[in-house]
Parts: sequence; C-alpha cells; structure tokens
Amino acid sequence: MVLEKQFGEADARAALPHLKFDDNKFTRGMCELIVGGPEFPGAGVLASLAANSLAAGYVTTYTWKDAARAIRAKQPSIVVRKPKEFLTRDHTAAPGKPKAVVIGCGLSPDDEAAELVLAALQVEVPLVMDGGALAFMNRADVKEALVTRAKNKFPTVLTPHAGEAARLLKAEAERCAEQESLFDTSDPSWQWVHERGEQYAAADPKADPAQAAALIANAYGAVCVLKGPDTYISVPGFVQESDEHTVLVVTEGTPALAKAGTGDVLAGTIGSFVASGMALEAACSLGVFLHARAGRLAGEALGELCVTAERVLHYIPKAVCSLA
Ligand SMILES: NC(=O)C1=CN([C@@H]2O[C@H](COP(=O)(O)OP(=O)(O)OC[C@H]3O[C@@H](n4cnc5c(N)ncnc54)[C@H](OP(=O)(O)O)[C@@H]3O)[C@@H](O)[C@H]2O)[C@@H](O)CC1
Ligand SMILES: Nc1ncnc2c1ncn2[C@@H]1O[C@H](COP(=O)(O)OP(=O)(O)O)[C@@H](O)[C@H]1O
Repeated sequence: MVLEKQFGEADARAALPHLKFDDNKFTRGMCELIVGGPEFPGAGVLASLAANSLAAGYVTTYTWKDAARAIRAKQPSIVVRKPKEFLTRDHTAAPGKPKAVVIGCGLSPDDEAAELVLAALQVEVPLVMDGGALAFMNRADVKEALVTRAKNKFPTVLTPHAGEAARLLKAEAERCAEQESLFDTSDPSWQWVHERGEQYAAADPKADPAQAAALIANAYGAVCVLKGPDTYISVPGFVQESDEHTVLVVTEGTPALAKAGTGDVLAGTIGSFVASGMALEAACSLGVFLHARAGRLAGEALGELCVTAERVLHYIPKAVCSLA
C-alpha cells in the first residue's frame, strides 16, 4: 500500500541547509552538469543557473558551443568545459567535499549523449537524470548500470514528467515480459515476474502518481521525482501491495509553472542540494518545494500568465527567504 505524506513549508524550513562559518566553495559541494546540447542550449543555461543560485559552492557545466557562450555571459562564476572533457576528468568526491552530477536537460537522444550518460552512470557520486537522459532508460546497458549503482549505494535521482514516467513504466513492463519468457509458467518465478509486469503495465502516472513514482523508484533503484501539478517523491522500496511505502507529495505548485524550461530549472535546483551533501529524499523534496514556491511568488508578482522559466529562476532567492 502506498501512503502519501505531505512535504510542506515546515518540512522545507527544517530541511534548508545552513552554511558553516568556515565553509569554502568545495565543502559547500560541487555540482557538475552535462546539459544544453546543440538543439536545446537554453535548457542547459536554465539548469546551470539554477544550480549556481543555491547550495552548491562550485558549478561546472560540460556543454556545447551555444550554451557555453550564454552561460559564460550570464554567470561567469560557472566553470564551463567541453562535453568530451567529462569523459577524461576525475569526478571522485574527496572526504568533506561533496559532489553530484546532473545530466539530461536539453540533451537529444543521439550517440554522443548516450556515451555521456553511460559515463555519468559510472561516476561514484550522486547522479540526477532529467530530460534527454531519461530517453535512454529502455537500453539494457543503462538499466544494468543503474542496478549496479543501486547495489554499490551510489544514489541516483530520476525526474520524469508524466509522459516520461509512462515510458519508464512501459520499458520495465517490457523487461518483465522478456524475463517471463525464460521461465516455465508452472515456475513460481514466472508468476512473480508476470505479476510485476502487469503492475508496471497497469500503472498510470496521471491517475495514481504516488504509485507510479513508487514503482519507478523500485524498478530503477533510484529516487523518483514525478513532476506534475503536484509532485511526488519516492525512494526505492515498494515492491508489492502488502508493503507499506510512503511517498512524499509537494502541493505548493501552480499552473503558472506549466511553461517550457521550468523542469530544467528544477533539475538544477535539485542538483544543487544533492551536491551539497544533503540526504537524497530531503534534497529532492526541498528542491521541489522551493521551485514551486518560486513559481507561486513569480505568479503573485507578475500575474500567473506571465511566468516564464527565467522568472522562476529569478524568484528562487525570494522563495528561500520566504522560509527564513
Ligand atoms: N529552451 C530549451 O532549450 C528547452 C529544452 N527542453 C529540453 O528539450 C528536450 C526535449 O524536451 P521537449 O520539451 O521537446 O519535450 P519532452 O518534455 O521530452 O516531451 C516529449 C513528449 O512527452 C509528452 N509529455 C510532455 N510533457 C508531458 C506531461 N507533462 N504529461 C504527459 N506527457 C507529456 C508529450 O507526448 P504526447 O503526450 O504528445 O504523446 C511530448 O510530446 C529535453 O531534454 C528538455 O530538457 C525543454 O525543457 C523545453 C525548453
Ligand atoms: N499544472 C501544473 N501545476 C503545477 N506545476 C506544474 C504544472 N504543470 C507543470 N508543472 C511543473 O512544471 C515543471 C515542468 O517540467 P517539465 O515538464 O520537465 O518541463 P520542461 O522539460 O519544459 O522543462 C515541473 O516541475 C512540473 O511539476
């Protein structure tokens, strides 16, 4: 049974990290982003600026020409490198110097992105997968890498909207159907895999988002942030109806957020908190809450029809101050 628990203002206030007197940019955490492909540079700019506006002390973006130029012009404090450099650099986190990688905002499903996604999955720091990175989830090598990360306790976050969530569930239902064919129908394993496959095939992210988030989290061994009018955050652990599993829900959102690019701002926001070393569920919930509050504040100030992703970004500091 999936239970829903509200993550509201008091929870966000309690989760908000505070700086230490002797913090430096490295102890605050490094957020590395692989975002902003040639087709969608804007998504990379939005995610990078959001990551640099919050907890992380050091933001490095691996990106292509157009996004690189825009990021350098808008926030020169962000270090910008070429995508290929991600493949050769060391991404290990030293003790007391937390790190996270965000991948996918504005990536197209091509071979170059696939190589970067597979490389990011090998990195032994928390990984946030959004947008274009979620398009690779039906690949066997990507699923295998996710399972290995989960086994080795390297945390992963997936941030699908309802359309992406439906594709993640379908991919898992198809995997179950493949596995099922390896067993005789009289084998108890067949029954177990068959029932799981049916559960994934029947799940509907719009009709029952809490259950969909719980199933995705379990299938991919990752925290699932299922975005929508309300946003649901589930850690892995829910396998069958007899399990009691709690999913957090943030209801602070506003339809003013239904605008291209706001999801990219959210990915950077979450990435910044994850990079600061916060526990994953708290980092995701706090990020979702502040992003929603920023959308709400922007709507109040500017009229909800006029909210853009850029304006959500602009209101993030005010959202943080609203918790003080
Ligand atoms: N300025 C930039 O650079 C921007 C760049 N961006 C970046 O571009 C990349 C591609 O993203 P995108 O926006 O082109 O399409 P994407 O979200 O993959 O949708 C594909 C299909 O999914 C569905 N679907 C979508 N939303 C849904 C929902 N809520 N609920 C249910 N279904 C939903 C819908 O399918 P349908 O329902 O029509 O079958 C839709 O056609 C990605 O990397 C992103 O980061 C964007 O962030 C925008 C700003
Ligand atoms: N009707 C709505 N009410 C509240 N929040 C919404 C609504 N529609 C979208 N959002 C929020 O806006 C963001 C959209 O993200 P996403 O669909 O990934 O857009 P994009 O890929 O264009 O950045 C998510 O955080 C989602 O929760």
